[in-house]
Amino acid sequence: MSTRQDFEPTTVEDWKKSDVYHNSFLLGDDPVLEAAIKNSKDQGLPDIAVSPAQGKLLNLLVRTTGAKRVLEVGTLGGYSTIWLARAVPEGGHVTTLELDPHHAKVATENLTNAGLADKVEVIVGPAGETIKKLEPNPHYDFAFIDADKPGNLLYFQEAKRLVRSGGAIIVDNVCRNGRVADPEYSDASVEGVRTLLKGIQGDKEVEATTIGTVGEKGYDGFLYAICK
Ligand SMILES: C[S@@+](CC[C@H](N)C(=O)[O-])C[C@H]1O[C@@H](n2cnc3c(N)ncnc32)[C@H](O)[C@@H]1O
Ligand SMILES: [Mg+2]
Repeated sequence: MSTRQDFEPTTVEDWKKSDVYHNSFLLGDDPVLEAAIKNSKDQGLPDIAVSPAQGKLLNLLVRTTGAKRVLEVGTLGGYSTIWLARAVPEGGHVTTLELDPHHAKVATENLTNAGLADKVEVIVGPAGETIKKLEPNPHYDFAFIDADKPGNLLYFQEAKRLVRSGGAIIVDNVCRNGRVADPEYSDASVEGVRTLLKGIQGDKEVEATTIGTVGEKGYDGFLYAICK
């Protein structure tokens, strides 16, 4: 056994091994989620879902906050949706918004296979429009924003309208390999995160922080906000 002290994981492969190691103790086999990943891949969806460890963190946060009604922006194949829907209690509900009808179809298949179709409504269309049609009564308790990044601030502002006081809003992919903090770098997704951060700065209706994450999906981060 190596006792080297100078090991510094530097590649996503190193961090993938780290995730696999931790997951081997804490997550276990999950044929339903594995089937969702396979079905999504087989039907041509991109590999951009949250990682298993991140999905479980979302699940634990929903349970910790006692959330019954959850909003998701950006469904893809429903991988994160399954983690969220598993966390809501009997009578709870997840509303998830997705632009692409093919993604929504695959997500519906995966949710049905997971036995969760009754708990989840997949709404197809541009979230900038569909989110505005959602009503805050009954309120949502928890929102997870993970769609197109230029829409981040709009989705966040709408989520604030829908989520109750004391509820939580999480935004995925807010570090983007550190590029968000690199003044030399710009693209539409990075600018979407910067606009979100500027929008939250000085917003007295929320308290928020960013937690950087590293794992099999690389270097990124979650923004976690509580609605006052
Ligand atoms: C990163 S993926 C979501 C991953 C999913 N939350 C998971 O972790 O399993 C982003 C999704 O947002 C969708 N999307 C992109 N632009 C959108 C928009 N304007 N409105 C709604 N969904 C959008 C994409 O089609 C894609 O399915
Ligand atoms: Mg994401």
